[in-house]
Amino acid sequence: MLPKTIKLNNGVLLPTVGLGTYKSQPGQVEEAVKTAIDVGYRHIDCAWFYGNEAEVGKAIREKIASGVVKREDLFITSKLWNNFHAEKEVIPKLKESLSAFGLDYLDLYLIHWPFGTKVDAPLLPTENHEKYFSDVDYVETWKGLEQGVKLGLTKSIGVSNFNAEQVERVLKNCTIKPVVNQVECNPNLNQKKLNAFCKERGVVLVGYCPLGRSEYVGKPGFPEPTIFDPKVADIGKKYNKTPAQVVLNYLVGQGISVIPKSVTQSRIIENIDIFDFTLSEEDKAYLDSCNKNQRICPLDGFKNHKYYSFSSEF
Ligand SMILES: NC(=O)C1=CN([C@@H]2O[C@H](COP(=O)(O)OP(=O)(O)OC[C@H]3O[C@@H](n4cnc5c(N)ncnc54)[C@H](OP(=O)(O)O)[C@@H]3O)[C@@H](O)[C@H]2O)C=CC1
Ligand SMILES: O=C1CO[C@H](CO)[C@@H](O)[C@@H]1O
Repeated sequence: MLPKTIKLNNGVLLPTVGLGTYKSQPGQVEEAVKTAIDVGYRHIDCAWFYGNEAEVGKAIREKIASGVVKREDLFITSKLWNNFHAEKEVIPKLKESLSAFGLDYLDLYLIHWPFGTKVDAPLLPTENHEKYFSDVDYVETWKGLEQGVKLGLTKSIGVSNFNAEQVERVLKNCTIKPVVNQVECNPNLNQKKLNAFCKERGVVLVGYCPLGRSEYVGKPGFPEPTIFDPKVADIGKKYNKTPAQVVLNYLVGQGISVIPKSVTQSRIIENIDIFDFTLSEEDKAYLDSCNKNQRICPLDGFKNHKYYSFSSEF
């Protein structure tokens, strides 16, 4: 049976399935988070960049106030955006997220991307990217995150969108180890090599876009989400499961935590109901064969940045 929690290198338990919140609109995300908590989610993935931390926090606080959960049973993640990589920016931005949530501490704070931009740059430039680059070293940013742990503002810290070499560099230059590396992960980009590399070093992979960002179906330039592959639907029928459940089970079976986003009640329920079946070796082999190393989030406008992560193999 698949594990419902994964032990991090500091002994903290990470609930394997979390709720993603990117593009969950302020008017919808509150209800989505409440539903998720009601049906058993204990891990919510957020970010300052998503602009909805206040609504997520409101839902969390209501569920705590009404006695459905205790704060200590929840695992709340947020992330530091690229404009704020200078060490002095980290604690103020972490405090800003806490204040938006209305919480005293986070469970996990991540460096969202390894590369930084100038503090006054557009959050996600659409052109002339290079004029906005900053060369702040993510090892400096990491020191700011370590301070966050020391001040009790977050229980754990980690990275996101880091390649193997960048993870190794943080490990060699830290006093507090990263517990996770959150990266894009789905059958089109199964991250087997990065997962093995991180596992050997006690760093857990958290997979984002686990459903291949299904709203991108048919969008030119983006990989076709595997959940629309008729063969995956056939695999699902054997276990009485949906394609999304098959894909999430496949990833969790590799020791990966998954954070599918949904604001739809039935899908929120569906996406956590993945623990009661085991895929056959043949079915896993089919899913392995779907790997194309295609990215939904290459952020290739940053490819000339000194700390761009996706130029190496993994
Ligand atoms: N660290 C990083 O840089 C990044 C982190 N993330 C995090 O990862 C999370 C997940 O990634 P995301 O990009 O949202 O993509 P996902 O792969 O989670 O796909 C989300 C889409 O799938 C739909 N969906 C949800 N459940 C199902 C289902 N069972 N069947 C069919 N469709 C479904 C959702 O629709 P609906 O909501 O309408 O139900 C939504 O359109 C983000 O929300 C964010 O928290 C994402 C990207 C980058
Ligand atoms: O978290 C995120 C959500 O997706 C965006 C791209 O579409 C990413 O840039 C960002 O890191």
